[in-house]
Amino acid sequence: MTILLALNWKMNKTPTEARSWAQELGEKYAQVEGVELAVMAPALDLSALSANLPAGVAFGGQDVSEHESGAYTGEVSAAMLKDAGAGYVVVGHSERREYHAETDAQVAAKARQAQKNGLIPIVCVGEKLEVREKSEHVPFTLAQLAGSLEGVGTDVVIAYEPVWAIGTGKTATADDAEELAAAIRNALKQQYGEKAAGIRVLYGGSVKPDNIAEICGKPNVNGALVGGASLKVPDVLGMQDALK
Ligand SMILES: O=C(CO)COP(=O)(O)O
Repeated sequence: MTILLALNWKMNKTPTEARSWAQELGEKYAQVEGVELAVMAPALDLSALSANLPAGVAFGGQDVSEHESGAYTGEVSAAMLKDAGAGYVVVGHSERREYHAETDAQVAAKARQAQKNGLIPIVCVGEKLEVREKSEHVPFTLAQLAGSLEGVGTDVVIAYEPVWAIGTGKTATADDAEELAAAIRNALKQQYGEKAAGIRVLYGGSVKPDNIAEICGKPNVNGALVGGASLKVPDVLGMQDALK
Protein backbone atom coordinates (compact mmCIF):
# COMPACT_ATOMS: atom_id res chain seq x y z
CA MET A 1 0.00 0.00 0.00
CA THR A 2 1.43 3.42 -0.93
CA ILE A 3 1.86 6.03 1.78
CA LEU A 4 -0.50 8.97 1.42
CA LEU A 5 0.81 12.36 2.40
CA ALA A 6 -2.36 14.47 2.55
CA LEU A 7 -1.60 18.18 2.91
CA ASN A 8 -4.38 20.09 4.63
CA TRP A 9 -3.88 23.78 3.98
CA LYS A 10 -6.91 24.66 6.13
CA MET A 11 -8.06 28.27 5.49
CA ASN A 12 -4.78 29.42 4.00
CA LYS A 13 -3.67 30.54 0.53
CA THR A 14 -5.47 32.67 -2.03
CA PRO A 15 -5.74 31.28 -5.57
CA THR A 16 -2.67 33.39 -6.48
CA GLU A 17 -0.70 31.89 -3.58
CA ALA A 18 -1.93 28.41 -4.46
CA ARG A 19 -0.67 28.86 -8.01
CA SER A 20 2.79 29.97 -6.80
CA TRP A 21 2.97 27.05 -4.37
CA ALA A 22 2.02 24.55 -7.09
CA GLN A 23 4.54 26.05 -9.51
CA GLU A 24 7.28 25.95 -6.87
CA LEU A 25 6.44 22.33 -6.18
CA GLY A 26 6.55 21.65 -9.93
CA GLU A 27 10.07 23.08 -10.16
CA LYS A 28 11.46 20.99 -7.31
CA TYR A 29 9.31 17.87 -7.21
CA ALA A 30 10.43 14.37 -8.02
CA GLN A 31 8.13 11.49 -7.30
CA VAL A 32 9.22 9.25 -4.43
CA GLU A 33 8.28 5.66 -5.02
CA GLY A 34 5.58 4.44 -2.70
CA VAL A 35 4.54 7.95 -1.63
CA GLU A 36 1.45 9.73 -2.95
CA LEU A 37 0.94 13.47 -2.42
CA ALA A 38 -2.51 15.05 -2.23
CA VAL A 39 -3.17 18.75 -1.55
CA MET A 40 -6.40 19.38 0.38
CA ALA A 41 -7.16 22.99 -0.44
CA PRO A 42 -9.92 25.59 -0.12
CA ALA A 43 -12.41 25.04 -2.95
CA LEU A 44 -11.49 28.35 -4.59
CA ASP A 45 -7.88 27.17 -5.01
CA LEU A 46 -8.70 23.99 -6.90
CA SER A 47 -8.56 25.41 -10.41
CA ALA A 48 -5.13 26.93 -9.72
CA LEU A 49 -3.97 23.52 -8.46
CA SER A 50 -5.49 21.70 -11.41
CA ALA A 51 -3.61 23.95 -13.82
CA ASN A 52 -0.26 24.05 -12.03
CA LEU A 53 0.42 20.94 -9.93
CA PRO A 54 2.98 18.53 -11.33
CA ALA A 55 1.61 15.34 -12.87
CA GLY A 56 0.94 12.63 -10.33
CA VAL A 57 0.11 14.99 -7.44
CA ALA A 58 -3.54 14.70 -6.46
CA PHE A 59 -5.71 17.32 -4.83
CA GLY A 60 -9.05 17.63 -3.12
CA GLY A 61 -11.41 19.66 -0.95
CA GLN A 62 -11.59 20.16 2.81
CA ASP A 63 -15.33 19.65 3.19
CA VAL A 64 -18.33 18.79 1.04
CA SER A 65 -22.08 19.15 1.29
CA GLU A 66 -24.06 16.10 2.28
CA HIS A 67 -26.63 17.15 -0.37
CA GLU A 68 -26.48 16.58 -4.11
CA SER A 69 -27.40 20.11 -5.24
CA GLY A 70 -29.98 22.82 -4.69
CA ALA A 71 -30.88 25.46 -2.11
CA TYR A 72 -27.87 25.16 0.23
CA THR A 73 -26.29 28.60 0.08
CA GLY A 74 -22.55 28.58 0.68
CA GLU A 75 -22.10 24.85 0.25
CA VAL A 76 -19.87 23.05 -2.24
CA SER A 77 -21.14 19.82 -3.78
CA ALA A 78 -19.22 16.62 -4.42
CA ALA A 79 -20.03 16.93 -8.14
CA MET A 80 -18.41 20.40 -8.18
CA LEU A 81 -15.25 19.08 -6.52
CA LYS A 82 -15.12 16.14 -8.89
CA ASP A 83 -15.61 18.37 -11.93
CA ALA A 84 -12.76 20.61 -10.69
CA GLY A 85 -10.49 17.56 -10.78
CA ALA A 86 -10.49 16.61 -7.09
CA GLY A 87 -9.70 13.04 -6.16
CA TYR A 88 -10.24 13.34 -2.41
CA VAL A 89 -12.17 15.31 0.15
CA VAL A 90 -11.62 15.64 3.89
CA VAL A 91 -14.78 15.07 5.93
CA GLY A 92 -15.34 15.42 9.66
CA HIS A 93 -12.15 17.32 10.45
CA SER A 94 -12.14 18.16 14.17
CA GLU A 95 -12.28 21.87 13.32
CA ARG A 96 -15.57 21.29 11.49
CA ARG A 97 -16.90 19.09 14.26
CA GLU A 98 -15.95 21.74 16.83
CA TYR A 99 -16.79 25.03 15.07
CA HIS A 100 -19.64 23.85 12.86
CA ALA A 101 -21.13 21.25 15.19
CA GLU A 102 -20.90 18.47 12.61
CA THR A 103 -22.21 15.18 13.91
CA ASP A 104 -21.04 11.66 13.09
CA ALA A 105 -24.25 11.15 11.07
CA GLN A 106 -23.53 14.24 8.97
CA VAL A 107 -19.93 13.18 8.46
CA ALA A 108 -21.13 9.78 7.23
CA ALA A 109 -23.63 11.46 4.89
CA LYS A 110 -20.84 13.63 3.48
CA ALA A 111 -18.60 10.60 2.99
CA ARG A 112 -21.40 8.72 1.19
CA GLN A 113 -22.06 11.74 -1.00
CA ALA A 114 -18.35 11.98 -1.86
CA GLN A 115 -18.20 8.30 -2.82
CA LYS A 116 -21.36 8.56 -4.89
CA ASN A 117 -19.56 11.19 -6.99
CA GLY A 118 -16.30 9.28 -7.34
CA LEU A 119 -14.31 11.08 -4.64
CA ILE A 120 -12.39 9.31 -1.90
CA PRO A 121 -13.41 10.72 1.49
CA ILE A 122 -10.72 11.17 4.14
CA VAL A 123 -12.80 10.62 7.29
CA CYS A 124 -11.26 12.24 10.39
CA VAL A 125 -11.67 11.00 13.94
CA GLY A 126 -9.85 11.65 17.20
CA GLU A 127 -10.29 12.57 20.84
CA LYS A 128 -9.87 15.78 22.82
CA LEU A 129 -7.44 16.10 25.68
CA GLU A 130 -10.02 15.49 28.43
CA VAL A 131 -10.94 12.16 26.84
CA ARG A 132 -7.31 11.07 26.64
CA GLU A 133 -6.72 12.11 30.24
CA LYS A 134 -9.49 9.71 31.27
CA SER A 135 -7.85 7.01 29.12
CA GLU A 136 -11.03 6.74 27.07
CA HIS A 137 -9.37 7.62 23.76
CA VAL A 138 -9.72 4.19 22.17
CA PRO A 139 -13.45 3.58 22.79
CA PHE A 140 -14.25 7.25 22.10
CA THR A 141 -12.47 7.24 18.76
CA LEU A 142 -13.93 3.89 17.71
CA ALA A 143 -17.46 5.08 18.50
CA GLN A 144 -16.85 8.21 16.44
CA LEU A 145 -15.51 6.03 13.63
CA ALA A 146 -18.52 3.71 13.65
CA GLY A 147 -20.93 6.65 13.44
CA SER A 148 -18.89 8.38 10.76
CA LEU A 149 -18.73 5.28 8.54
CA GLU A 150 -22.42 4.37 8.59
CA GLY A 151 -23.24 3.19 5.07
CA VAL A 152 -19.82 4.26 3.75
CA GLY A 153 -18.05 1.95 1.27
CA THR A 154 -14.46 0.70 1.32
CA ASP A 155 -13.04 3.38 -0.99
CA VAL A 156 -12.20 5.53 1.99
CA VAL A 157 -9.21 6.82 3.95
CA ILE A 158 -9.31 7.22 7.74
CA ALA A 159 -7.33 9.92 9.53
CA TYR A 160 -6.73 9.62 13.25
CA GLU A 161 -6.09 13.13 14.55
CA PRO A 162 -6.01 13.53 18.33
CA VAL A 163 -7.33 17.06 18.82
CA TRP A 164 -4.74 17.87 21.49
CA ALA A 165 -1.94 17.29 18.98
CA ILE A 166 -3.32 19.53 16.21
CA GLY A 167 -1.38 22.75 15.69
CA THR A 168 0.02 22.53 19.21
CA GLY A 169 3.46 21.19 18.47
CA LYS A 170 2.55 18.26 20.75
CA THR A 171 2.84 15.15 18.65
CA ALA A 172 1.44 11.88 19.76
CA THR A 173 4.28 9.40 19.96
CA ALA A 174 4.58 6.93 17.12
CA ASP A 175 3.35 4.29 19.58
CA ASP A 176 0.24 6.40 20.41
CA ALA A 177 -0.46 6.70 16.69
CA GLU A 178 -0.01 2.96 16.19
CA GLU A 179 -2.25 2.11 19.16
CA LEU A 180 -5.18 3.89 17.54
CA ALA A 181 -4.30 2.92 13.97
CA ALA A 182 -4.33 -0.74 15.01
CA ALA A 183 -7.62 -0.33 16.87
CA ILE A 184 -9.09 1.43 13.84
CA ARG A 185 -7.84 -1.35 11.54
CA ASN A 186 -9.55 -3.91 13.75
CA ALA A 187 -12.81 -1.99 13.64
CA LEU A 188 -12.49 -1.71 9.85
CA LYS A 189 -12.05 -5.50 9.67
CA GLN A 190 -15.28 -5.97 11.56
CA GLN A 191 -17.11 -3.61 9.21
CA TYR A 192 -15.49 -4.50 5.89
CA GLY A 193 -13.86 -7.91 6.33
CA GLU A 194 -10.71 -8.61 4.28
CA LYS A 195 -10.99 -5.35 2.37
CA ALA A 196 -9.98 -3.49 5.56
CA ALA A 197 -6.37 -4.41 4.86
CA GLY A 198 -6.44 -2.12 1.80
CA ILE A 199 -7.84 0.94 3.62
CA ARG A 200 -5.28 3.59 4.46
CA VAL A 201 -5.19 4.83 8.04
CA LEU A 202 -3.37 8.16 8.43
CA TYR A 203 -2.09 9.94 11.52
CA GLY A 204 -2.42 13.73 11.86
CA GLY A 205 -1.26 16.23 14.47
CA SER A 206 2.01 18.23 14.32
CA VAL A 207 3.58 15.96 11.70
CA LYS A 208 6.82 17.44 10.33
CA PRO A 209 9.89 16.35 8.34
CA ASP A 210 11.64 15.22 11.52
CA ASN A 211 8.91 12.94 12.90
CA ILE A 212 7.08 11.61 9.85
CA ALA A 213 9.35 8.65 9.15
CA GLU A 214 8.97 7.15 12.61
CA ILE A 215 5.18 7.62 12.60
CA CYS A 216 4.69 6.26 9.08
CA GLY A 217 7.07 3.40 9.90
CA LYS A 218 4.43 1.86 12.17
CA PRO A 219 2.66 -1.17 10.70
CA ASN A 220 -0.88 0.23 10.75
CA VAL A 221 -0.05 3.82 9.80
CA ASN A 222 -0.24 4.39 6.05
CA GLY A 223 0.48 8.08 5.83
CA ALA A 224 -0.17 11.46 7.39
CA LEU A 225 -2.65 14.32 7.30
CA VAL A 226 -0.46 17.39 7.68
CA GLY A 227 -1.52 20.94 8.54
CA GLY A 228 1.18 23.51 9.36
CA ALA A 229 4.03 21.71 7.62
CA SER A 230 2.05 21.58 4.37
CA LEU A 231 2.18 25.33 3.75
CA LYS A 232 5.80 25.57 2.62
CA VAL A 233 7.09 23.53 -0.30
CA PRO A 234 10.51 22.79 1.32
CA ASP A 235 8.75 21.21 4.33
CA VAL A 236 6.66 19.05 2.02
CA LEU A 237 9.74 17.94 0.11
CA GLY A 238 11.47 17.32 3.45
CA MET A 239 8.64 15.03 4.55
CA GLN A 240 8.73 13.22 1.23
CA ASP A 241 12.52 12.78 1.49
CA ALA A 242 12.18 11.44 5.03
CA LEU A 243 9.96 8.66 3.67
CA LYS A 244 12.52 7.46 1.10
O1 LIG B 1 -5.33 19.11 11.58
C1 LIG B 1 -4.31 18.72 11.04
C2 LIG B 1 -4.33 18.24 9.66
O2 LIG B 1 -5.64 18.06 9.23
C3 LIG B 1 -3.01 18.74 11.72
O3 LIG B 1 -2.55 20.04 11.76
P1 LIG B 1 -1.05 20.35 12.22
O4 LIG B 1 -0.17 19.48 11.35
O5 LIG B 1 -0.86 21.81 11.96
O6 LIG B 1 -0.96 19.95 13.66
